Amino acid sequence: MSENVRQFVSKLVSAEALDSAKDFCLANGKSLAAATGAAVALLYAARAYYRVYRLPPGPLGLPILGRLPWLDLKHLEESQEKMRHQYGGIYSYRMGSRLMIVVSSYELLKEMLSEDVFSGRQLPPAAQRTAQGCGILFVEGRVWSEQRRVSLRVLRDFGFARTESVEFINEEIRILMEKLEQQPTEVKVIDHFNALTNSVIAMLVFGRRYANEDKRYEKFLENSKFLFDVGLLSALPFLFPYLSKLLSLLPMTRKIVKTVQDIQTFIEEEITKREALISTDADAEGTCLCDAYIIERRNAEAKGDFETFKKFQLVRVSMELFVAGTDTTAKTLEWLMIHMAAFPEAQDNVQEEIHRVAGTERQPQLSDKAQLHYTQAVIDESMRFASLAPNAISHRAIKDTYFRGYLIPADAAIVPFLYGLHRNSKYWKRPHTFYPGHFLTEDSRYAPSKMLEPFCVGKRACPGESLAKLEIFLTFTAIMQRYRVRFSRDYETKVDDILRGVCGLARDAGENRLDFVRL
Ligand code: HEM
Repeated sequence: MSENVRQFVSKLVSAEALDSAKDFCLANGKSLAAATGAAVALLYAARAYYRVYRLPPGPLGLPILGRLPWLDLKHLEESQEKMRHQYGGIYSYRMGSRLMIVVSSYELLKEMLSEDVFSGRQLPPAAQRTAQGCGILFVEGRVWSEQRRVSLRVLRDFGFARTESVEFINEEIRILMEKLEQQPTEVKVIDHFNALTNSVIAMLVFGRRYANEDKRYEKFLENSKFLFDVGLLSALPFLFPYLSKLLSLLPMTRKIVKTVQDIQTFIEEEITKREALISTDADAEGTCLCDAYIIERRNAEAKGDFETFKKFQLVRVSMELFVAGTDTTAKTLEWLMIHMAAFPEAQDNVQEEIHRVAGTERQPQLSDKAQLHYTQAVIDESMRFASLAPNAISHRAIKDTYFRGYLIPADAAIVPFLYGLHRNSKYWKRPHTFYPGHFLTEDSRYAPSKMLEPFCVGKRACPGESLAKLEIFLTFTAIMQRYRVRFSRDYETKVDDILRGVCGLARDAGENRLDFVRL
């Protein structure tokens, strides 16, 4: 104790009292330290308990593993449904060490996902290295809003409802029809749909169609698909963040990083070709995403901004449009075919309506849509029933926040549980049945439902929704006009498994083959 302090304290207490306090401390030093330690531990435990107590309700789990031993990872959506029945429209549980806040109530989803604080994203260190803070999918803040704005503009200008885009999609549909004509049985239809959706995104991003035999392009597509399908392994650093350094040494993690690099190299080469093509005039006009970025970059650089549209931003955004915009649309189309094969009465009605409105020769067009009430209801019902992105893409809480009285801790994963939204009996008359009536009025007119949200809601909602819907409508109606779809012989007995599917990042239909019978 310094002399000044001693003098000050001695004014408050007598010298004897001070000396006896000193003697007490010397005699009981160890006990005091122990008592202080216990008090700190108690406070810490009380704080931890208080935080757990303030979380949305949910089941307890094991240390480190959380609820993992109780989850059916092949059908995660079903495990989460059970918890939804028990705990309601917002609940929490630990998956590995990651706290998940699962939201499926329509009102809560709308409210929560419209807030910036719940619009972050988790990105493990290995992925951070490859993303370098660029793109849309895994970035936050100003970079995210800027890149999203430009992409949405490009998607609007070049992506949908433009006559050229519709013509391009129709040309791809014609190619698809030729393939079905040549081989109508035992069709692995997802391959055809992937080819179609990849071509559409290639046109949107690079402004060109690639030849069938282009080996570089084939490898690029294979790599993009690998990233979409890689599944649980890529989720490990997300579930066990403290192991991410160790996990980054695994051969599979290195393969993922290498695949991303290969994709980026391909895209960089394509951009360089595009740069050489586009005029340097100030009023130059582009025809694809690459052009739009190159023009934006030149304008920004003229104003001294060398960051916002740097080349790597374009590389990342292009890559993400391929990863997010191809398999998703293709798998939605595959589910539609599966549902038509599984529910032939619905298929009868769709075909009768298309033939009545567009006839049997002229391919159905967007202008027919308003009259195709039942067909639109079937497309919506198929998206509800499949719930392709059962957990959307999880968001990150940027900081500790209270939401409707619950604590949402920083870094918790916010899971928009769209499957739960789409199977809730509060919103749907027959949640577990394929029932197009969900989207029809009593006099059989199409009535969209705001509860159907396959593209999610809020600030991060899918920017590709309109393009996807355009591709789905044109492709589905063209096929239904010409072909009766049914399961190939070996798959007729496996319908339940096919419909149950497998749940990864997307909810995939089970292994299937289809026959297309010409009408
Ligand atoms: C049927 C097809 C599709 C479905 C079901 C779908 C679904 C979704 C969902 C659920 C999300 C997550 C939203 C969130 O985090 O809240 C998302 C994000 C995204 N989607 Fe789609 N999508 C589809 C097609 C497309 C297409 C065609 C494109 C591009 C042309 C695209 C580009 C993106 C991008 C870039 C994001 C990230 C948005 C962000 O983080 O701000 N998607 N999509």
